[in-house]
Amino acid sequence: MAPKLELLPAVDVRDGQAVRLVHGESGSETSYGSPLEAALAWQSSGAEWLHLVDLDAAFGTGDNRALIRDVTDAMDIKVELSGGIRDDDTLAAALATGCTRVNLGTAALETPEWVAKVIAEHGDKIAVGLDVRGTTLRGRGWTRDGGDLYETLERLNAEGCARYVVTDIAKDGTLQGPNLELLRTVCAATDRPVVASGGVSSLDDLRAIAELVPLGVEGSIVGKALYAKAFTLEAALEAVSS
Ligand SMILES: O=C(O)c1ccccc1N[C@@H]1O[C@H](COP(=O)(O)O)[C@@H](O)[C@H]1O
Repeated sequence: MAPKLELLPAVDVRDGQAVRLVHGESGSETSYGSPLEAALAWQSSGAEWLHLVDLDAAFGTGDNRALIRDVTDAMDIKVELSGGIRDDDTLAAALATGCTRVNLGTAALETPEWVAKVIAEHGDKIAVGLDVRGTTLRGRGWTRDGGDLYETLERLNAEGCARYVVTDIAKDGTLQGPNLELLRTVCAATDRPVVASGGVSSLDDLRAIAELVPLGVEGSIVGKALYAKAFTLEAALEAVSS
């Protein structure tokens, strides 16, 4: 039996609230209330992972560090933490939450030597978020170009990066379906597991991503669709369970 697709319900935090953005654009927020309540709800619904993002840290508009800590403390499940993890201090603070792994975005584009160092030090506790428009990577809250996806992927593969979280920014927060072709081409360019992000709108979308497990897709982040109640997390977990 093919291994199941992992699902990572998302809690993105901006100004103390759980929010969803459209295309990751600052100012496009829809608020969904308490991040802790959202995370506890996903955990109660059977999630094995939580994808937790400090959007203020990613945008450079402050941080939600204390709240992020409260959420990670309350979780019995695995937590993938991202947003603003760009140097030794922010990485130490992120890892000190007890999260299972962190995603590095901007740092992989702007400080590749540091990223190579922390990959060597921390192994699979480090994933790199490849946030792309077309095949151009974006950093600093997805506001700045950061180089070519496939050149960066080749470099990170050589440095031993354990895992990639691939977001199609054009799809993110739109409920327009995932970019399956992007996932296929990234999987063809690496032997590391890939977590899909962006665009999931239906259980059929999740089933389509699950078809890519044999190619190297390990999981899928689910955000807007859950908050918009397009389906329940229980139904999503059932849909990808075999
Ligand atoms: O998740 C989002 O919607 C998002 C939107 C805009 C910027 C970042 C976003 N999320 C995640 O944040 C990290 C990148 O943060 P940094 O560049 O390392 O500070 C990455 O995992 C994004 O997917």
